[in-house]
Amino acid sequence: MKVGCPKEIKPQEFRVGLTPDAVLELVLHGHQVVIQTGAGDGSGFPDADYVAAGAQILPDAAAVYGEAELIVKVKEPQPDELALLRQDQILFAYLHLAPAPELTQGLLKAGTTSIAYETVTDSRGALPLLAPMSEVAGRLAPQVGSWTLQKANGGAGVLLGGVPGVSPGEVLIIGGGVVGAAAARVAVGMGATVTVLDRSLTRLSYLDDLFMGRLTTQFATKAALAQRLTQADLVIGAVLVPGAAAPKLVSRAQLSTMKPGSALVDVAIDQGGCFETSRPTTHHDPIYEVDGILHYCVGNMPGAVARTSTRALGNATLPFVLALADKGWRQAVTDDPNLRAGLATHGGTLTSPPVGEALGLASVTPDALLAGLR
Ligand SMILES: NC(=O)C1=CN([C@@H]2O[C@H](COP(=O)(O)OP(=O)(O)OC[C@H]3O[C@@H](n4cnc5c(N)ncnc54)[C@H](O)[C@@H]3O)[C@@H](O)[C@H]2O)C=CC1
Ligand SMILES: CC(=O)C(=O)O
Repeated sequence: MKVGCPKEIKPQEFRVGLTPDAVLELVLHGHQVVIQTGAGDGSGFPDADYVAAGAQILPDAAAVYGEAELIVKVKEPQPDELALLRQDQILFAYLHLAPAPELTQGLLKAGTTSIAYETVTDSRGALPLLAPMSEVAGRLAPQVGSWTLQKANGGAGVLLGGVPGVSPGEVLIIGGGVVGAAAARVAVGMGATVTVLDRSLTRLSYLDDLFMGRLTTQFATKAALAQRLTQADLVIGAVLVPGAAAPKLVSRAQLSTMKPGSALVDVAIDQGGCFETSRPTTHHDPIYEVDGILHYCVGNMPGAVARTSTRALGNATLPFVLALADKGWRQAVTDDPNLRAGLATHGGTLTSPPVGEALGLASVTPDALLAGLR
């Protein structure tokens, strides 16, 4: 199969979908790989590394999309990229369709077979292609939150770690999954006072054991959240209902109950955000203020640390990329229910019921689609 990897064009996105190591694996499996010139530069992989691994370098995105049967990239297609996708092509990337009606319609119109990294599962029901980037974004969240809290950035001027004689800042993490646990690890390391809210008692129990008393866990009722919000200096939004739009957990009215100059970091912004007042921002212009509360809502946080993120993502995606290239999409998703869980669109049909529900669109399950193709 001919596998293509374009340069990412989302603002300040420096990751790349294939590493030179992944190219070599594909070539050893008998595939051809085409890479857009400069695609790996932001992650520290010059064209020469791809050539050494056996790839062919093409001059622009049109050439890569024109030649490739399987497109492997990082972020959801931007409008210019949607225009290049074809019905006979497979797209493997983050898609986050539930909050994105135009992108969803664009993929349906293109007829492309698209597979969303963020809903591919593993045998435990976890999300192995989301997890590495959640580890990164979780670790970044207290870092960007503490920067946001600095006075010069509009924040209250609170140092999360405190100093001898002055209390540390309070960090509230809503959602104790992969992002939440990684954020807790860094926030605890900074010396902050950390509370994690989650609706899963199993997860809270795990975090309680892991942190051995160095943070507080609390079941995520509306009352608990309302009370914790009044104390927090930094709130990290890290909830996920896989495939679906993020639930709005903090209303605009609740901002007035918070301390002025506090910060919200909405990591769940890629699924639409879990604060009513969240709207997507970019690394170039990451924060804005509503009712005296700072908001940081960057949807591609791991892109800021691309050298780490590209390798971490590539480690996780490679087995699935090889399966798609070796077998074709239909056999690969038939053989592997975990990859099948990522199937989002095919031939103009939406194959993600949570996205259908979020956007009010007709959908079928991937199983029903495959049964219909038999
Ligand atoms: N902005 C960015 O650059 C990035 C964003 N993300 C996003 O971060 C979000 C979290 O991802 P993960 O931690 O990997 O998910 P996860 O599935 O590991 O954890 C989500 C947690 O939220 C909890 N939860 C669900 N509904 C809740 C509610 N109403 N109240 C309290 N807790 C609730 C679940 O029990 C679970 O423990 C996702 O939207 C993901 O796409 C991930 C990576 C990068
Ligand atoms: C998860 C995701 O969308 C990202 O890492 O950009």
